[in-house]
Amino acid sequence: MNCQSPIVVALDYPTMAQSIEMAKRLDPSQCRVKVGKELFTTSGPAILDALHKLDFDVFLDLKFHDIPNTVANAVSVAAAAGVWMVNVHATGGRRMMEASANALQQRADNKTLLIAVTVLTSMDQSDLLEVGIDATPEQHVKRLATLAKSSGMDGVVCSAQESSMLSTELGKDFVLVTPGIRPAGSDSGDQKRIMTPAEAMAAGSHYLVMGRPITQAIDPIEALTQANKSLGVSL
Ligand SMILES: O=C(O)c1cc(=O)[nH]c(=O)n1[C@@H]1O[C@H](COP(=O)(O)O)[C@@H](O)[C@H]1O
Repeated sequence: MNCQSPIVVALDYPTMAQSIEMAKRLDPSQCRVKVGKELFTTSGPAILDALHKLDFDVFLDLKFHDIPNTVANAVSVAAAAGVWMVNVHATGGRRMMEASANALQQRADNKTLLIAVTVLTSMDQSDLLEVGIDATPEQHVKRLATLAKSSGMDGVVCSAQESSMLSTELGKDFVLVTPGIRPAGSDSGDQKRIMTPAEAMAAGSHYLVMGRPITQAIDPIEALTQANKSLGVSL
């Protein structure tokens, strides 16, 4: 599908039926969709087939984090399922990321983007300190993103607050996927490092992950339309 928008709608629902009901209301030229831990745990891989049949590009967000062999095999199975994007945790380290990148390179005509999660957008400096990291989110994101790039990743998940810095440091082709997107005035929920859709694009983000501001809106389609309009996406 030739999608016009950088928005990826997080289908964070407890049942496959609810997610498909929402997907049928969305237009695959106006957004991509993300399948995360909640939806995948309830639906299994059938959800990927169902969303592909509706013509969506699918980001499989299971944030793999394990030994290199296990993650490389999991990433390979995800690519075989035809997903557009899959992610691993950068903190799994260089050997884990290299093994994953190699696994995808060995697939003929691989099209799946391999992305590493840096510092979760729900974390701030005090959260990092509690897990033993004495650095600002920006410093730690830079360190992990640099490692991810040199380990063969296509890009990273970070907050849009780090997009400008990463785009300068690692180049404009290194894909920046940014959750924690909140239109002005919307509830931040558990997200700490947030930006509006327009700010995130101006900062250099390539893709904007949006869940609750769309899925929990009184009118989800109108919420997506407004976000797309704020980005100048032709509707
Ligand atoms: O990898 C992700 O997609 C992700 C990484 C991250 O650092 N922060 C983050 O929020 N996400 C995901 O992005 C989505 C954000 O949802 P909302 O906060 O509802 O917009 C959720 O599905 C999260 O699992």
